[in-house]
Amino acid sequence: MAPKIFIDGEHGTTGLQIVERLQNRSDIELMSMPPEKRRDADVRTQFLREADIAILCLPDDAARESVKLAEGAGTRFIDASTAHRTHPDWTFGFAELADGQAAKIAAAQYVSNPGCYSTGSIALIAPLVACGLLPADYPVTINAVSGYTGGGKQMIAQMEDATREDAITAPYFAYALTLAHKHVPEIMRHTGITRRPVFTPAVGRFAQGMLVNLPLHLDLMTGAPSMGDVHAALSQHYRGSEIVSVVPLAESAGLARLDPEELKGTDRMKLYVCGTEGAGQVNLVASLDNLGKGASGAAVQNLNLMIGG
Ligand SMILES: NC(=O)C1=CN([C@@H]2O[C@H](COP(=O)(O)OP(=O)(O)OC[C@H]3O[C@@H](n4cnc5c(N)ncnc54)[C@H](OP(=O)(O)O)[C@@H]3O)[C@@H](O)[C@H]2O)C=CC1
Ligand SMILES: CC(=O)N[C@@H](CCC(=O)OP(=O)(O)O)C(=O)O
Repeated sequence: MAPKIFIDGEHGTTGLQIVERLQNRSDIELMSMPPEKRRDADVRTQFLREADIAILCLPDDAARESVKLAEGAGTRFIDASTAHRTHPDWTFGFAELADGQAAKIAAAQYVSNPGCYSTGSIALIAPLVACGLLPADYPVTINAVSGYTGGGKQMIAQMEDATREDAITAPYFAYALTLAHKHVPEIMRHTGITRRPVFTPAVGRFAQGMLVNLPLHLDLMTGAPSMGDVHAALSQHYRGSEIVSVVPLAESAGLARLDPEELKGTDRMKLYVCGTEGAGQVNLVASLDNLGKGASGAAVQNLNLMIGG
């Protein structure tokens, strides 16, 4: 029998994009509730308990509530929110994190989807820590820009409707100025870095896409590697992946700029190794769609692993 899938929050930004990706599939039964019932706890309880897998596309508190509402029913979960990303009982839903991670996701009852910035950050940092090139206490900085859909329905309205009292008119803005962005804990936990990274995110006036920059001083890394060594370590880690690719050094060297919308509408992620060989520095850049590999695409990738599809 086809597994029953319920998307709690199916009418929100992330939920709608998951529905789009799943609606024509015949190997699953997609459950759906009328939009006017989306905040009705009784109806949600019934759907959550009947589903084989529930995908939570809700604010953190509502996601925690959904898990409680299904208690004892055996429902498996994929949570797109921040609520469970550092919870020890939840499997981190980043299949490319390490050998064996995809198998852990496939067998898990509780899977937490990474945040969008975290996906790019962890993709760059984790393999370098694991192979020993990046010391765990390296003073990491991460600078990123996201499309405005990353802020969900509210930010979309603020960016697109100039008549709102809380409209945002800036073409680009920096935020999380207190350096306390909610993705920092999951980045630390799932990369193994021990010094809290300085993370400076920003939003641009484009809907979907993201660049995550990780600038590094090569002489502060173990053995003072070359750019080529860093590229080789990332390429080795992601060999064979159809979703995450490491751009050849020669191709990156010929680029004058990177476009955050490059992978808009896809579920892929590209990693660039930029800089000038011999100059002692490297800038690693992850390019992804915040709603693709950064959210909805990753949720579907995890679902496929969990149903063995
Ligand atoms: N947008 C992105 O790029 C990413 C988002 N995420 C995470 O995914 C989750 C969803 O985000 P996003 O889709 O952007 O958010 P949206 O605000 O676009 O959608 C959230 C949906 O959840 C519904 N909802 C809110 N509170 C409740 C509640 N108490 N009970 C039932 N339904 C509720 C909302 O209904 P209503 O319309 O009534 O408000 C809305 O349909 C969040 O945790 C977010 O942090 C993760 C990665 C990337
Ligand atoms: C542009 C923007 O506002 N982005 C969101 C993060 C989007 C994301 O990854 O979602 P999670 O909330 O699930 O972690 C933010 O910075 O809070």
